[in-house]
Amino acid sequence: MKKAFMEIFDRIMGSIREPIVVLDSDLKVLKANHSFYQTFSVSPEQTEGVLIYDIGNRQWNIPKLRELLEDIIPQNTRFHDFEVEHNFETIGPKIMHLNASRIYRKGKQVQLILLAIEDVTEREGYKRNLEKIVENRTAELNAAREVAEKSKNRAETALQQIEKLKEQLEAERTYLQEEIKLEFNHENIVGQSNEIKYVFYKIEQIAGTDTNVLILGETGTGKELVARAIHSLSLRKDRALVKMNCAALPSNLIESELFGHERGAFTGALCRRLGRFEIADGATLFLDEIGELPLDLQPKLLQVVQTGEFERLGSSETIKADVRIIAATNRNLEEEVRMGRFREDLWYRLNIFPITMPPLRNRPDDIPLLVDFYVDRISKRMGKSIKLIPVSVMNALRAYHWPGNVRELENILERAVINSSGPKLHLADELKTPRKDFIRSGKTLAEVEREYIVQVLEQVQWKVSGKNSAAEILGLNRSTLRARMRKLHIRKP
Ligand SMILES: Nc1ncnc2c1ncn2[C@@H]1O[C@H](COP(=O)(O)OP(=O)(O)OP(=O)(O)O)[C@@H](O)[C@H]1O
Repeated sequence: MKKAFMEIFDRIMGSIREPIVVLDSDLKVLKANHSFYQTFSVSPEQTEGVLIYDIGNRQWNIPKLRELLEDIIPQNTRFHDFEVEHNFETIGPKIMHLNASRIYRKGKQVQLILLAIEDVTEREGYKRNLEKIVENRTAELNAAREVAEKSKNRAETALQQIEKLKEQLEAERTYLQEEIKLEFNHENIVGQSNEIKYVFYKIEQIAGTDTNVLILGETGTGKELVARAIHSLSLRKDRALVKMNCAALPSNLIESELFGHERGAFTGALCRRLGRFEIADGATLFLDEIGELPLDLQPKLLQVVQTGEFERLGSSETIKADVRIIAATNRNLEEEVRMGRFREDLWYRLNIFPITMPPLRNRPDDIPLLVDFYVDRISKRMGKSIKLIPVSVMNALRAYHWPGNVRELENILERAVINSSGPKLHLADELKTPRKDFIRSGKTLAEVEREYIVQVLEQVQWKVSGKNSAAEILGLNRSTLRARMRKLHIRKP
């Protein structure tokens, strides 16, 4: 019976395609099947009666197998799919799924362990290979996505920069068109007196640098002309000289003109608008009548002068602009600082390189040159031919004290050309020299200026602007005259 049973048992074992070993309670091999011997290249002699770990020259001394047989199986009757990976000396690396079961022999205290071994090396290898491929592809995809994301960001930044540049160019173009409307002439500065030669020298000294310049001098002495000369001799000459007259607008409008505004920043701000600082990025900003800049705006200007940074109205985003500032004023800024009307720190920042324009009365030798230059230009424009400037006319022009300086000379010559029907220049105005007592009156410049403006206003029945107005006689533009009237407390009685 026993023999017959063993034969049947052997046959069953032999017919199973998976390698199988039967172990006794000491973990020695009782039986193994053909598939086991074949798969693991061992013979029955090397296997039967041998401790499983010692099979094939201790090739089966595998820590994971020990774990299964010594820790897991004593606690469980069976355990399936216990994965063991091992590099066999004879057959190389194998991945095995072990299915172990404990078998009791009825009535006796003997127990057997049946160990079925599934060789999953190929399948697992394939699966792992696939997993590796998926992993690699995922990594490649992530890397590609990152690159795409980066180039998308780069493209977006480039686009933003292009947009910004476009906006700046458009604002600059609009600004230039306004400038063209002003029919600004770019003629040279006329003069050969030592005073004007010194101005030329200073222009040449500073033009090529990025230093801020402060141009001082009475009205009409050519401060703007000098600002334009500095800009056109500088490295920034290919861009526009952007101009802002600080006396021309009320405080809140100056702020938005200088720094720009966002849409909806204030009532009437229907769209975003770039300020003069942004338009002048990389160029020069000419701040005319800087002495009129309201006190509340001076800290903001100081901030840009110091850091090149500012914010548009209605925005907290800081904008950086590389702007060279040329400021001009006909006020005595030092006096304004003393009176608390101009910030000292701003004055220091602007006053790094001052250029003072000499008044025309201090350089009478330039008058004949200027007269020739303007008579020629005005008569050409009017289609007249004026060949002769009588000595008496020239003497009168040289003797006059020119409170409105070159601008006044220009206006007087224009009226003279209109007034002249032949080749001889006839003055239309009577050039009154100031009374001596007036000079010795001990009055301040502001008082004299006030009296003169009031006198002219009375003469034209308080007509501030337009034809035959005080602005025309004084050679000032109307906003400058209005600003000056405000400053000097001049009101129509
Ligand atoms: N040296 C000069 N040669 C030729 N033209 C001059 C000279 N100086 C001034 N002018 C002319 O006089 C006019 C006034 O000059 P400009 O506007 O530069 O003076 P300003 O000092 O800036 O005046 P304001 O203080 O009123 O702004 C302009 O038409 C300018 O062309």
